[in-house]
Amino acid sequence: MVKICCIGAGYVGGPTMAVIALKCPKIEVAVVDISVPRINAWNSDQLPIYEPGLDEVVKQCRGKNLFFSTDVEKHVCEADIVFVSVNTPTKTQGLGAGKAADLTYWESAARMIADVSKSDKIVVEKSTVPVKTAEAIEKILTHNSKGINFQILSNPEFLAEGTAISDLFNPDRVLIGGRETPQGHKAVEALKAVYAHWVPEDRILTTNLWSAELSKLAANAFLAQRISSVNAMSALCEATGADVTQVSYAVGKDSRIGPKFLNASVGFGGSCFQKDILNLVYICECNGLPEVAEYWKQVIKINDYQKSRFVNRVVASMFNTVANKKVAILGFAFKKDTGDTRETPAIDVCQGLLGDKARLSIYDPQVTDDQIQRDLTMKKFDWDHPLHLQPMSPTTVKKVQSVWDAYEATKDAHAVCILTEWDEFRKLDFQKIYNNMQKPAFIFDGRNVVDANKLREIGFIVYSIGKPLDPWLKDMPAVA
Ligand SMILES: NC(=O)C1=CN([C@@H]2O[C@H](COP(=O)(O)OP(=O)(O)OC[C@H]3O[C@@H](n4cnc5c(N)ncnc54)[C@H](O)[C@@H]3O)[C@@H](O)[C@H]2O)C=CC1
Ligand SMILES: O=C(O)[C@H]1O[C@H](OP(=O)(O)OP(=O)(O)OC[C@H]2O[C@@H](n3ccc(=O)[nH]c3=O)[C@H](O)[C@@H]2O)[C@H](O)[C@@H](O)[C@@H]1O
Repeated sequence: MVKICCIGAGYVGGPTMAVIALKCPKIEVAVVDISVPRINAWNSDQLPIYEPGLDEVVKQCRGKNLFFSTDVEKHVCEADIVFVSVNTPTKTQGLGAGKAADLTYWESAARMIADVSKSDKIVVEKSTVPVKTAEAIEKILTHNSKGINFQILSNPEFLAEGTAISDLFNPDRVLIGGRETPQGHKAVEALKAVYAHWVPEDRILTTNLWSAELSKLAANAFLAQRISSVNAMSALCEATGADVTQVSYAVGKDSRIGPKFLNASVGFGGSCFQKDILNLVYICECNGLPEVAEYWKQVIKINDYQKSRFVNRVVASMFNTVANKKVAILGFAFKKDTGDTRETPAIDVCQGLLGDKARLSIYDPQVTDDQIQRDLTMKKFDWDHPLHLQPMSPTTVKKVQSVWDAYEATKDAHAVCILTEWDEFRKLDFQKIYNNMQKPAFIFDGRNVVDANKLREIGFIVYSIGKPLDPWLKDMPAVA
C-alpha cells in the first residue's frame, strides 16, 4: 500500500489530502501538524476550517485511510510520498523583509524529513514557494541523507477557498514539475498515478521544476491583476457615470478575455494574492528586473488604493467624520463561504474607520469575535505564522463589538458597510434595517450585492462600488 504523509494540516493540506484519501481508497494518507489544537479539531466533529462539502469527505475516510496526527516524525518516516504544505509567509525581518517569502517552516520541515527518513522518498512542494526553492530543498535533503534517494517535485495547489472541494474534485489542471532525469521522470509518474484516480490525463500537466514553481506565482499574479484592473475601472466608472457591472460584462464577452474574475470589489484579500505577488516582485528584483517588479507592484498598489478609496467614501459622505458614529460591518471574511480572514480587505477598512474614531459593530456568519479582535490588533504579516506562534492581541479594540446577527449589528447604526458577499446579505429585510437606523441612513456596498435602486426607494443613501453615484455622494470629494 502506498503511504502518503502531508506536513501541514491547514487550508490546503487538510482538504487536498481528504480528497486524495476519498478518491484513492488503497492509499493511506496521514496529515500531520505541529499544532495540537488543529489536529484535535480535524479529529473532532468541528473541523478547524469551514469549507462547503469538506465535512462529508472527511467523515467518509477518517479512520479508514485518512488520519490526522501530531506524530510528525513517525508518519514522515513511514511515507513513500511526503507533501509539504506549511506556511510560506512574507518575511517580516531581515533581508527581503516585506517582500521575500519566509521559508523557515519549509526549511525546518525539510531538515526533519532528512533526519527521520530511512527509505527513499518523493518530497512534494505543495506550499507556494519562490522559483528555485526545490534546489535549496534538494541541497538540505541530499546533504543530510544517508544514502537515501530523495526526489523533489513541485505540485502547486490552485484550489480557491469556499470552493476547495469542487476545485479538488474537478481541477482545471494539476501541475507536476520534476527533474528532467530518469529518477525525476519516475517520481513524476508516481505522483501522476495518484491524481489519475480521478483527474483526466489531459488535465495533468508535467513540466520542469522551475516552470511549475513559477506557474503558481504567475497564475495568482494574473488573477489578482484582473481584479486590480476592474477595480481601477470602478474608480473611473464612478467619476464618469459608467456602471462597472455593465463594463465588466461587455469586456468579458470578448472570448479572449472571458467573463470570470471581473467583479469589482472593495479589494482582493486572502492569504495568497498579496504574499505571492510580493514574492514575485522580490524575485524580479533579485534577478535584475526592476521594470518587471514595478509592473507587478502596481497590482498591490491599486488594491491598497481601492480599500482606502472605500474608507474615504464612507467618511466623506458622512460629513467628513465618523467619530463616535456606529458603523455596522456586514462580512469580515475575505470572501463568502469561508471563515478565513487572512488579508481580508475588512481589516484595512475597519482600521481606517477606527482611525477616524468610528464605533464598529461587526457581523460575519463564520468569523468569531476572538478572530476579529486578533485581526484588528495584529501586525501586518504576523497572521501568516502557525497559530501557536502568533502574538496575542496586546489590547482588545474597545470600539469594536461583534454580534451574531445582521439586524443587531445595524440597530441604531449611522451606516452599513458590506464587505463580504455572503448570500444571506442579499435576502435581508432592509426596510426593517432602515427603520432601526439613525438618519440619514447610509449603505456602502463594497461587493455590489444589494439592489441600490430598491434601497434608495426605502430612503437609504447608497454607495455601490463602480456604480453611478448618488447625488449626495457626488458633492462629497472622496480623495484623501
Ligand atoms: N489557502 C489557500 O487557499 C492556498 C494556499 N496555498 C499555499 O499553501 C501553503 C499552505 O497554506 P495554508 O494551508 O493556507 O496555510 P495554513 O496556515 O492553513 O496551514 C499551514 C499549517 O502548517 C503547519 N506547520 C508549519 N510548520 C510546520 C512544521 N514544521 N511541521 C508540521 N506542521 C507545520 C502549521 O501549524 C499550519 O497548521 C502556503 O504556501 C500557501 O501559499 C496554495 C493554494 C491555495
Ligand atoms: O494560492 C491561493 O491561495 C489561491 O488564491 C486564490 O484563491 P482564494 O484566495 O482562495 O480566493 P479567490 O476566489 O481567488 O478570491 C480572492 C480574493 O479576490 C476577490 N475577488 C475575486 C474575484 C473577483 O472577480 N473579484 C474579487 O474582488 C475575492 O473576494 C477575494 O477577496 C486563487 O483563486 C486560487 O487559484 C489559488 O490557489
